[in-house]
Amino acid sequence: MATSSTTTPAAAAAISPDEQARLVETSKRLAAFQAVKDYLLPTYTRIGIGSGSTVVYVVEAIRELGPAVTSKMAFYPTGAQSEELIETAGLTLQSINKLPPGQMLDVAFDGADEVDDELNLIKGGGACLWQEKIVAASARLFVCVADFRKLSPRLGTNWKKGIPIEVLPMAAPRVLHELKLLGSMNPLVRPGLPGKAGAVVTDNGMWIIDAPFKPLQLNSDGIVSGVNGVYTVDDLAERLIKIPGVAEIGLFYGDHGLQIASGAQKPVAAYFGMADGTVQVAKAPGVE
Ligand SMILES: O=C[C@H](O)[C@H](O)[C@H](O)COP(=O)(O)O
Repeated sequence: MATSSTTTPAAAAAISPDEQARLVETSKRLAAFQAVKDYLLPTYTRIGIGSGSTVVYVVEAIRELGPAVTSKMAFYPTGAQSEELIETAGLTLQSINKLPPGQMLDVAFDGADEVDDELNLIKGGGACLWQEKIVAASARLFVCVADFRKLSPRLGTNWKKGIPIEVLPMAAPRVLHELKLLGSMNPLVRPGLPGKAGAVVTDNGMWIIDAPFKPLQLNSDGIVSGVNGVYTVDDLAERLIKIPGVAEIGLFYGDHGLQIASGAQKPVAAYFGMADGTVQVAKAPGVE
């Protein structure tokens, strides 16, 4: 992938936790504002809005464009959180099930838990991934917005909690069993927040299993996937999605949404707010 700027997370290493938290928030905001500036054209009318803490800044950046720009736009959420964000910002809420068949969103913005060298993503750290994938795949342009912690050469390097997998609750025990057979190291149903008994329940009434695997390799790494629990992203994704009881997986892989492709899951561009106050942009091959 093509990138600009060269800052690493090391710059953030020697500061207090409070300063680190502030730095991360500043980085997310920088990335969000730059992504909106670059990818939200005033002529666009249908915009996808993802989930998570970074997307909050995307909505802030959009709101700051003012009604002269945004009043002609409709915003398509990926779940309860983004629905509320859109409404609170005074933007027009629409639903992806109202998108006429054969038509697409102009652009969708969303965060990620980890982004690799080929713009494969791990998503679902906040239990949103299924509706996010539908919205991303419905957009001519899918743009990822993140901070420097998410930038990683291979998925599973920084994000150690595992690949989030949305499952039908009654199927969870057998999905856990199949994940172990595939080599996942201690996959677990994600527990609810402290004080809440039972599992996390998604916007779709499902549970999330977090399935740690060894760092995932790129197709171009040339490994034989599946040996000793080491997989390529595409191979593992295709094995996971086939497990009965799995509704959707938090790996966004395969094609980039290059303007005409429908069903693409990978972004055309990923914006990373860096620790030094710059924004690093990684683009899919062929994207200017
Ligand atoms: O489940 C949550 C979504 O996939 C988020 O987009 C992802 O976890 C990134 O969230 P954040 O921007 O809060 O790091």
